[in-house]
Amino acid sequence: MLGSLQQRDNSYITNSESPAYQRFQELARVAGVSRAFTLSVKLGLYTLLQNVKDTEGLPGLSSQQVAQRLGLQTAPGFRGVSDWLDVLVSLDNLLRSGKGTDAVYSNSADAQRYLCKQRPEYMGGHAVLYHDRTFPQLLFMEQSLRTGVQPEAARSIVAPVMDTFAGAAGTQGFASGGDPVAFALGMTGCNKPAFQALAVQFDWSRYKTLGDFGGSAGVLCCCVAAAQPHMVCATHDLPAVHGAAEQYVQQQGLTDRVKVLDVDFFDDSPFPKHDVITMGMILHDWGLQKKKLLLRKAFAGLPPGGAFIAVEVLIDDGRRDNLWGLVMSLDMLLEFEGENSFDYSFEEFTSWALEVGFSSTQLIRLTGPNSAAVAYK
Ligand SMILES: C[S@@+](CC[C@H](N)C(=O)[O-])C[C@H]1O[C@@H](n2cnc3c(N)ncnc32)[C@H](O)[C@@H]1O
Repeated sequence: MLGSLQQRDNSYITNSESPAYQRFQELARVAGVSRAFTLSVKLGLYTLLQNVKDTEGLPGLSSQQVAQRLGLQTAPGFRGVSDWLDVLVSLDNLLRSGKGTDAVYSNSADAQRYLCKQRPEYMGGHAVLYHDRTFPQLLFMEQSLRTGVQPEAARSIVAPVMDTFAGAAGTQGFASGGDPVAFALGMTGCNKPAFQALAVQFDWSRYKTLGDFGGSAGVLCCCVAAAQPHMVCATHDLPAVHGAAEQYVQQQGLTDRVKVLDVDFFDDSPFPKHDVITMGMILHDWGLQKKKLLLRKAFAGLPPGGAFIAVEVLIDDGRRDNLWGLVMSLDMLLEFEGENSFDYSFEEFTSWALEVGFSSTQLIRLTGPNSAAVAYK
């Protein structure tokens, strides 16, 4: 489960060789590792290191230089910044040559590829979202589980997600935790590989038009349009993310086949008609009644034979294997305060889809823990 975090050399463990002992220790400590990583992305460490050279002209910077450039503590004898950088070395995010004050840090190939802003494969927005929104919310897990709602204190440090979606919090001084564009970037980093897989694994040959609802920056539509040249797509979201979507679609060179449309999917108007309607990480945002409402609206917006596709971190039907789906469900409970949001299994999806009138369903495994639940009309 946490294999990538396991020490390569366990010989220092003298009091127990038990795998369970080590696993419990890892589980207790993993938040610190995650925090060190997400902070490194948020502060732009990898972006800083991508082109710089130290005083000797070698690629990389000393810990003192990193501290100066990122506005961290530079007092002589302060070890914190070196410790933080060495955590990132142990995670293979950074390379280090030399030791102590002579150490020089540079990006690993993976960090250079995925964690530098402006790189086409940048996926760090997700880590920033986790740093700014999810971590603070997780502090209140106990209260949320006791009372069923997030305490008032949580709202003072993280903008309510509804404000983020509507764009209101962006003007209230919250950092990226309340900025709809930052949120869209975070979602882009999170789900693009799953959308790319959907774009080739689903049989699009029978269809001509796609509408993605809650499409954020338009990533799903762009993935499908790029892989399926016959498809004409429209990404629908609230007006607050319109600009981010226009920009993304333009960057991908797909403005001729991906339209950006404003919609409130909970208002009284029916969904615009499409052969295929998709929702990426949307149904899990809401409680059961709203999930079913969205399924009903999607059903009404499809022709006979049309398909509705939910891309999610679906929980396995037995609710014991897909750890990330189960954790995501808790994240949603905290994030969508008051909505009773939850992630769900394919079995549950099928029962709701058949209830609203769909005739059959299909499960498509995508990348990592992500799947697509398909319902055919
Ligand atoms: C969890 S994000 C998913 C984004 C994207 N589908 C993805 O998977 O990367 C939820 C999206 O739903 C949008 N959204 C929330 N409420 C909405 C509403 N009432 N109408 C339309 N979009 C909405 C948000 O703006 C946000 O982009």
